Amino acid sequence: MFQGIPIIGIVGGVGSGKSHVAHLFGNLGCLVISSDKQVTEAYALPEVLNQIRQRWGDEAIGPQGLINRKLIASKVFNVPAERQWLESLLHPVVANLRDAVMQQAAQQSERPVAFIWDTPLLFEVGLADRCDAVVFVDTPDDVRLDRVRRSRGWDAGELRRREISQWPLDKKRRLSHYVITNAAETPDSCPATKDPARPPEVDSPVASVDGEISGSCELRRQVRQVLSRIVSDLRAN
Ligand SMILES: CC(C)(COP(=O)(O)OP(=O)(O)OC[C@H]1O[C@@H](n2cnc3c(N)ncnc32)[C@H](O)[C@@H]1O)[C@@H](O)C(=O)NCCC(=O)NCCS
Ligand SMILES: Nc1ncnc2c1ncn2[C@@H]1O[C@H](COP(=O)(O)OP(=O)(O)OP(=O)(O)O)[C@@H](O)[C@H]1O
Repeated sequence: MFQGIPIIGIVGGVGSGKSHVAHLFGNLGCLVISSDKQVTEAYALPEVLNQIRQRWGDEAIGPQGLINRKLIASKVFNVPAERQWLESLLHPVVANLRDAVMQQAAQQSERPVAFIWDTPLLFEVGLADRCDAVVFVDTPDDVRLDRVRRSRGWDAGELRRREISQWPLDKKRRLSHYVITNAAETPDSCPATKDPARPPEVDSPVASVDGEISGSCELRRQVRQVLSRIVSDLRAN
């Protein structure tokens, strides 16, 4: 909890659809905090850019002061010591940004239903302990590869290099409290019923709702059900 607001962590494989699922939680009145986006914010800070330049030279920073993501990815996903150095530079900055966003949201008159931490390294960096619930987004390997091929132009090697820098998926799944299946290959095509700002009450308790796969309406149903369950469990305790 952060000032009485639940924290829900989203984990899963690279390209599993964590951000997509997080967005659906956002439609239900939650506030999504994306670590990948906050990393991008950190890269706008001169002190961060200076350190990057000192370590990897001018070619790591483009003419407009934007980092060269491809070059940095090739360094950090091939040499663990380079990755650890970058993480030790960025993660404290991201932690401050995250806390500032939560602090501000908690002071608003309309407080979020929950904070959604869309944080790929949630377990690896010890943030799962701060979550009231962790949700694993389960997506078959071939679907994930297909998605990152299409959306980011990655090949299987790029996906694999990132994955071996993370905890194994079966371990993350085992340590999570809920599983949401996001295997559909279709884009969001749910009929235009607006999600309510608050999650509906759910009568039957379901600890895991994986299994059924029938497009994005099914995905929304799972998200709504998981959120209702988390909120009602926290109220009961
Ligand atoms: C290396 C960088 C420049 C590559 O940028 P790129 O645009 O190619 O990827 P992007 O940032 O969108 O990340 C995509 C995915 O890669 C994986 N990934 C990113 N960083 C890491 C990491 N340090 N360890 C393992 N996987 C990672 C995650 O699954 C992430 O969702 C960038 O990922 C980065 O700065 N990473 C270090 C910061 C970090 O640890 N980020 C993870 C979230 S806190
Ligand atoms: N159910 C779905 N149907 C179709 N496309 C999807 C679905 N879920 C995710 N995608 C697409 O797959 C791509 C990867 O999804 P997303 O960025 O949410 O994954 P991620 O798990 O957050 O990735 P990363 O680990 O890199 O942060 C995106 O282009 C997204 O729009």
